[in-house]
Amino acid sequence: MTESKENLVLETRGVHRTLGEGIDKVHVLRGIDLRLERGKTYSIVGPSGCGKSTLLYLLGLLDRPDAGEIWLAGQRVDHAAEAERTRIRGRRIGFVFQFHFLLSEFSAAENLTLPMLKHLPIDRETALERARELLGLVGLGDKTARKGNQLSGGERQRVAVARALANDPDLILADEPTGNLDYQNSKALFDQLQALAHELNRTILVVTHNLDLARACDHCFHMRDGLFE
Ligand SMILES: Nc1ncnc2c1ncn2[C@@H]1O[C@H](COP(=O)(O)OP(=O)(O)OP(=O)(O)O)[C@@H](O)[C@H]1O
Repeated sequence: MTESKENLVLETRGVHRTLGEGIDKVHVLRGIDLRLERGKTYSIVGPSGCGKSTLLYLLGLLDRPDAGEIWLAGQRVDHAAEAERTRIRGRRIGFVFQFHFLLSEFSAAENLTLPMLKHLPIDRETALERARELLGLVGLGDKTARKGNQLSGGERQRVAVARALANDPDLILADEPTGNLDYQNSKALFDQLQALAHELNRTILVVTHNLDLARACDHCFHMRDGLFE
């Protein structure tokens, strides 16, 4: 893969992570080197238990490595103070999980404006306008006022994708984003993620067991026993 330093959004160097105590102790990640470029889509596949979610947690600044370095957009983030990590997480990383975690008592648009108002210097009107625009991008322009429980599973996942884009993050991390959807909805959601990454020049890293979807990314990493093959 050709890459330049300016295009590098995320880099890890020799990342290790051990979890558990005593006889349950597992050396989960054994020296992960990863380089992700702006505007590209990446997937990680590998057998259950090989360390995919553990890595995603570290990259999402929800956990810290025992050794190694993590750099996001040129800034070393694994060593940063917790308050700074929270700020970076809210501002520069978007998450899409298997279960959408939308706030069902709020409308689709409000589910997007809440993180914007928390992390961006933006007023309510502008946030709402941006929310409607993003929901339009994922094909939900006519359902912005619907509450979470008035949307289908596929629609909720699309709101989750729009929400992940809300703060214009450098990196979007997705853990089995299509895991609870049927084939048609999975494919549609995945195609949308791909198109958005390319159109908006955003980087997406997806962990999935769906090999068809994984192979559709610009690059697919194969993980085994805490290392890339
Ligand atoms: N808190 C913990 N304490 C001890 N071991 C843990 C802990 N969390 C995870 N593990 C172990 O770490 C290993 C990696 O787990 P991880 O969830 O990263 O795997 P995964 O590749 O995402 O698996 P899956 O595809 O099933 O989601 C597994 O062997 C798991 O049992």
